[in-house]
Amino acid sequence: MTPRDAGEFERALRALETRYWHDHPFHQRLHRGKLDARELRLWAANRWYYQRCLPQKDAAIIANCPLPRVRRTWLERIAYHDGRTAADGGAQRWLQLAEALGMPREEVVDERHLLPGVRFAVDAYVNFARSRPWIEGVASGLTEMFAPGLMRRRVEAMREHYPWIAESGFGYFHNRIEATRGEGRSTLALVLEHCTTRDQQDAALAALAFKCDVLHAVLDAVDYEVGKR
Ligand SMILES: O=C(O)c1cc(C(=O)O)c2c(n1)C(=O)C(=O)c1cc(C(=O)O)[nH]c1-2
Repeated sequence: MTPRDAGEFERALRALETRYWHDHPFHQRLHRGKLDARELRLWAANRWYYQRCLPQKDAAIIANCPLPRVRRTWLERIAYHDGRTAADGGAQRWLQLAEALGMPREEVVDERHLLPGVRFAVDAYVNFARSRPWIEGVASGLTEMFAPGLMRRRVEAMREHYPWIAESGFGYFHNRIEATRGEGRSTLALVLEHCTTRDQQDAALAALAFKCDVLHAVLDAVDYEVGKR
């Protein structure tokens, strides 16, 4: 089959937003102020596993990519999450959020609250990046095109409904919203540049759909656990 032109391909990628996790029932309850502190802590402790695996996912993309230009820019993502020192970076900011929710960082870091479904879903994301061509790993990260609106809505809703959360807890999202603006654009540009055959475009679309499934599976597991308690 003939490849889609760039505009058509971009529209097909963006159309997958309907499969994104913004309206997952757990997010809906989070945004409506329906969660109690214990449920928010469980969410933060489990999202931690996603946050901490992201640099390994990004390292796998770099390991599979033969292009120095791409590896050089992608390396920034690892530094973003891991920090330039042990005291900064996205992972540390996530731990500050967990602390603002009342979850001691030791309990997050030792993963005692990590649910099996979350582990399986996040591990599947890392394994996808390890085993698939690098550009498919890149395409799976395109959920970031959809993330800024969701994160803004989340911060607003959390400020409104959970006023007990200290402002220091929101640093993660403020920082991430800024970072995602640039990253989302450059990720899309890479995918448009390197997926030029119909098969490559189909694989990129499948990668993005897979990633939406990973995110849903994470929240399904948290939601199920909350419902049991
Ligand atoms: O809070 C969110 O809703 C959300 C979503 C996503 C996403 O869509 O994958 C990411 C993040 N946050 C995030 O903070 C983050 O660092 C991140 C990295 C990636 C990725 O796939 O490389 N996605 C996301």
